[in-house]
Parts: sequence; C-alpha cells; structure tokens
Amino acid sequence: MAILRVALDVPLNTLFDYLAPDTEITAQDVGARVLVPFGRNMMTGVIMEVTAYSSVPSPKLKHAAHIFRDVPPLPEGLIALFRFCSEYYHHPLGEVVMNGLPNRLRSNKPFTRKVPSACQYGLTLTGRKADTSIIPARHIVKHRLLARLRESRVMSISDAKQLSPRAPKALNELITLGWIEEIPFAHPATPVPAAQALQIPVLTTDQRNAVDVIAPEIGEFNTWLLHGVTGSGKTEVYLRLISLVLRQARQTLVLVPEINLTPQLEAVFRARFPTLRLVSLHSGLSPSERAAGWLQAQEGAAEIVLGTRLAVFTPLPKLGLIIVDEEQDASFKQQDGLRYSARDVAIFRAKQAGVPVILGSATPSLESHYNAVTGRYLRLRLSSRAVKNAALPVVRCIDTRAAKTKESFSPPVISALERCLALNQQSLVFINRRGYAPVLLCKSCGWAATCERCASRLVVHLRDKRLRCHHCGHQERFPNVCPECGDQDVVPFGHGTQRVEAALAEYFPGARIMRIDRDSTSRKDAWQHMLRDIHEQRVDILVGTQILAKGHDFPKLSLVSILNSDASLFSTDFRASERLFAQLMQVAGRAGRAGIPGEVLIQTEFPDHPLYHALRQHDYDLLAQTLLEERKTAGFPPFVYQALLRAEAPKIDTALGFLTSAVAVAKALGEIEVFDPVPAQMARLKGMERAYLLVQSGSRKKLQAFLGAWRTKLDALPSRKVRWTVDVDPMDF
Ligand SMILES: Nc1ncnc2c1ncn2[C@@H]1O[C@H](COP(=O)(O)OP(=O)(O)OP(=O)(O)O)[C@@H](O)[C@H]1O
Ligand SMILES: [Zn+2]
Repeated sequence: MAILRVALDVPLNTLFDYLAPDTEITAQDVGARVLVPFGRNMMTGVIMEVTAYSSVPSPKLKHAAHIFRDVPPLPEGLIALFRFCSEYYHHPLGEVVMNGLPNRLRSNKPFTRKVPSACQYGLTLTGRKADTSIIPARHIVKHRLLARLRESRVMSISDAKQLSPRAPKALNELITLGWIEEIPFAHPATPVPAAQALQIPVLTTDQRNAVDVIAPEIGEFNTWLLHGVTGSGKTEVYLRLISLVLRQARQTLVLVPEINLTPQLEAVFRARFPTLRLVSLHSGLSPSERAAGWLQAQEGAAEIVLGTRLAVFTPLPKLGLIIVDEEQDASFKQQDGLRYSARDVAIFRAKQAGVPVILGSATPSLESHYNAVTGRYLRLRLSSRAVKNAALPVVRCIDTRAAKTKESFSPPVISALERCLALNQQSLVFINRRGYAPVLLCKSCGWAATCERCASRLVVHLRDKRLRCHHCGHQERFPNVCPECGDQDVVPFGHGTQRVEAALAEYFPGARIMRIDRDSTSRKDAWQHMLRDIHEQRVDILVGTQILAKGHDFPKLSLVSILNSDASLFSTDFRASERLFAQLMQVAGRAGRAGIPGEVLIQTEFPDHPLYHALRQHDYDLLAQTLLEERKTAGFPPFVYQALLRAEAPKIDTALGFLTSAVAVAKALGEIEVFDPVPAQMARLKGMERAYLLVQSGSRKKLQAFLGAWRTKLDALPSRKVRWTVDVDPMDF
C-alpha cells in the first residue's frame, strides 16, 4: 500500500508517514490536503510525497483518514518554493507549508465554495466590438444590459436586476454568446483619481527607457531595481509592463508593504484595465474571502494578485512578472514564526519561474543598492518627477535650538501651515508615534507607567483615558495618583499623533484636521473613506505616522512638516540611519507631486547632520555611499551575512544558558564568526525574557552550511522551558 509523506503544522523538522486511506493514490495527489490522526487529535496536512516504503515499522504506521479533493492540489512550483523557504530559513517544512495556506484550507473540514456575492459582469472583447443590431429589438433587457455596460464597463448582479428582473437570464444568454463575461471580483469603493481614469500619459524619457529596456526581457529572470525619485511615476512603468504580461495571458504578482496601499493601487489598476481580474490578498480579509482569492489565483483566473507579504505564497500557474513596490520596507520581513523576507522569497520565486522581478523604490535598501552596484541587479533610474512642472520639494531644516517649539510646533512651521491653509492646499504633519503621549510620568518621584509584561513604557491614549502597550496590546486605566508616591501630579510626557492633532486644533480652529495612524484606520473601511476625503479635498491638514509616509499620491498636498525624528539619529541599531533616511525621503516625497511647488520642513536640533544634509540635496547616492563605507569598516551587511539564534524563556538566565551551550556547539563546527549571547533590545515581551546570539560570515554559502549543521545539534540540546528559533537575514535585534 502506498505511503504518504505528510507536512504537518508542528515544530519538528520532518515529514510524517501514513498509510494511504484508499488504493487510488497517484503522484497526482502530491500537494493535496489530507486529514490524519496525530497524537490524540486529527490534523490537516499536505501530502508532499507518495512512496512505497517507510522507515517507520509497519505496525506503527497509521492510516490517513481522508484526502481532500475539494480543491486542486498545490502545484509543484509552490511546493518547491516551500522547500526552499524551509531550507533557507532553517524552519520546519510542515510549518512553512501550513503557514503558506489560507486559514480556511488549514481546517479539518472540506472547503465549500460560496458563490461570490460581489460577482461582476463586463463586456468581452467580442462584446465590445459586436454589432448589437443583430439582437432582435424586442429583447429589450439584453439591449439595456449592453448599453449600460458600454457606459459603465462593469456591473454587479444587483445593478443588473435593477434594470429588469429578467436580467439574470439575459446575462446568461449573453455569456453563452461570448459577449459578456463574469468577473468574480469585488470592485473597490475607492475613487479613481480622475486624470488616471481617463487618459494614458505619454511616458517621460526615463519611463520610456525603463519600459524599453525591460520589455524585451520580460520572458526571462532578472532582478531589476527600479530606482525612481518620489513621484517619478514608477506605477506607470509597472502598468506598461503588466499590460504586456496581460497580453500573454500570464499573471502578475504585486507586493506592497502595507495593507493601506492596496486600495489606491487596486483603483489605478482597474482604471487602466477595466475588465481586469484582480484579487487582493491581505490580512484584512475574512478567511473565506482570502481562500476564494487564493483559489482564483491557483486556477489562473486572477490576472493580478495584489497583496502584502503573505501573498508571496499564492499559487500562480501562469506567473509572468513579480513587482515588489517599496522594496526597502521592513514590513516585508515577517517577525515571528517563519521569519521570511517576502522580497527575497519573491526574487527566488521569479528565478524559479524564469520571470523578471522588479524592485521599485525611491530609497532602495542598502542591500539592493549594493547588489545593483556589483551588477547582480540591473538598475534603472527615474531621476525626475513625472508630472509636468512638478519638481522635488525644497527641503529645509528648522533649528529648534533657536526656533523654540510650543506643543511640538516651531513658529516657522506654524506660519508655513498658515500659508498653506490660506492657499487652500493640503499639508501633512508627520510624527512617528501614535497615541497622545509616549509616557505617563510622575513629576514628583519620576515614576513612569510601564507594561507589566514587556520592557516598555505604556503609551497614553487620552481620548479613551487608557494606557496601552504598543507591543503586546495590554491596556489599563489611567491612574489618578502616582502608584509609587501618591502624588497627583502625573502627566503625559512627550508627543504622539493625538496630542499633535489636539494642538493643531488649538492653533487652527477653522482647519479640517484628519489624524491617520493605526488607531484611526483600524475600523473596517475607515481608510477607504479617509482616502476619499483627502482626494476630494475635505481635509486641510493630515497628521500621520509612517502609514502616510510612502506610496500615496495626493495631488493637492504641498507642505510636509516633520516634527521630531532626531531620536533615531543616534540609535544603536546599525540600520537606524538607513531607515530614517528612507522614511524621511518618502514622507518628504508626498509634497508637490502635481505641479504645485512642494516644501518640506524638518524640525531638528542637528541641522548639520550628514543625513539631513543628504535629504536637503535629495542625494540618495551620497548617503548610501557613506553608509556602505561605514558598514564595510564595521563588518555589517551587506558585507556579511547574518543569522540570529533567538531564545525566550520565563527567566533570562534560562534563555542565556541555552544560548551559551549553543555557542559551544557553534564553535566546535568552526569557520564562522560567533558572538556572545546578549539580551534582546526589548528584553521582555509578553511576559517572556528574550535573548539572542549572532553568527555571521562573509559567505552566504558557508553560513547556510553552518546553519544546517548547527540546527541538527541544537535540536539535540536540552532546552526545557526555552523557545528558540533561527532568524536568517535578521532585520531587528
Ligand atoms: N508620464 C507621465 N506623465 C504625467 N504624469 C504622470 C506620468 N507618469 C506618472 N504620472 C503621474 O505622476 C504621479 C506620481 O506617480 P507615482 O505615484 O507612480 O510615483 P512613484 O514613482 O510611485 O512615487 P513614490 O515613490 O513617491 O510612490 C501620479 O499622479 C501619476 O499619475
Ligand atoms: Zn506589553
């Protein structure tokens, strides 16, 4: 009887053998989900191999209970991708595979497909060209449907029923005729910016060049770095390339760092390709929506899959192109479980499929920049703004040692905001801290409210009178008196978005102010409404965190004020400068994108810092070169390859003890640089004490070989009460 080798969601680096439940097992069943007994429970896994032999003695082998044939098995390419991730990230294969599936497909129940309620109809190419007079005039409903579709391009079933109760029947007949097709995807509620909806712009010279260089190579693997200044029209380059891929009837995968960027991009794609079949995949979907989108991708029906990092594991049988927008963004890296970088997995995937991958950014990561310098990636530049007469904004530093701030605002920033209001233009105030104030302090004894489960301060949320931990979500009521000394003088200290919003309301009572951070956008659809209000100019001043910093295109926005970013200038994290620069360049890049001159004001006590200097000059290359030299001297990535062994335990000594044994094992394996175990920067998180151990090498191959051998030894170490994981190419320490 055939043996199934099954991947299960358990932290053991092995597959599990089961006897097949029936005799009709073939190699075709590789990739199918299967229900198996595991311990005392039943679990759903994925069949990775079908073989004739097992090393498990046959009396011990159990029968698998059931093979799900409700959806097609995972394609070979996806299984290969999972294997690659398991090997490269040294993470158990079963967890990798199951983590890559939508939740609904991980459950022990078969998947039943709901007919998508938001099904849409559109004209096919034949339908668009057809001579409607061949349909008899008495078929009024059909004529009405066709006329309506010529006008609005798509309609839902309820739109159709409004035309006539007989519309569903007429639609079906037109589908049979090949004039109309079903587009089983919901359309966004986001407004399409009018200019984009109507006309296709003439490419700028830089855009033309980028398209002309990439287009002939569209059938081949290459990593392209599309390095274009903010507002240079990278999206238009994507659109032109996507249209080539659509013509070949192949699929495009588009990855963005933030869920908030999906509606805008989705609207742009739909405006350009009205009958496009697009699915969005991100964490904001219900489990069945996500599973439905995933299956449409797997069936090849979705022409574009647009999503956040998890979308990199979508099955795409006809993959033709991958785009990673804002490739430098840290949110492409998963920070728990399988700690993968969606950008790096995307590159592997493109290579595997023999298709190009485009990394787009105004501020490429130093790794990608270095890869372009050394020729591993092919760089294309877009060096000016795309819109006629739009120039990069003027960036100025306001020295707050001279221009003292009041409630976060210096006089020059206040006057600039005033001018902007008077001109009826929009402005953006950037502060990278949500909540009202980052700390609650007792002025009498110096007590500060801290989280009981994390090594962090509690953030003051004044509106709901609560203190919140931004790391674990813990909340508590506001104390009326200091719990330490009983004094009543407990006050919020420092500034967050809510406090800045309140201060602005005092400064400008007549202005329409909108705060945009994770708190204000958490309600479903909130962001869509906010976007519309911004586009339709029902907002004067935006106050926001990094959510607002990247990717957005708000034509009426002319002023960006950055309130306080000095703290990151002197961080101990070697990536801090790179990140700060990217973030500020991105946020500055929101100003003056559509021809109104843009201005950026940075409040700082260190106006002479090289980072601000580079920012004023819009000189990415200069800063990148300086940072690369620093990294080279210090022996940091991209000149070395790193991995962290992370350990957590209820007591820090337990975690450090485990890591100390790991050091001994590592040193015995040799040929690798091994550092001392240290407590993590956030030493306590969610009640666990955390520490890590860094290993690195100048050769990725050597590091990989070492990690393979090390892992096996680590598995054998006593590790009671310790949870540990390997983090390859770590981003945070
Ligand atoms: N060839 C063109 N002619 C005129 N306008 C254009 C052209 N290409 C793009 N645009 C417009 O330029 C604006 C900026 O484009 P886009 O948002 O793609 O920039 P970007 O390169 O992605 O910038 P960022 O990195 O800041 O997100 C958009 O409003 C877009 O419609
Ligand atoms: Zn906490």
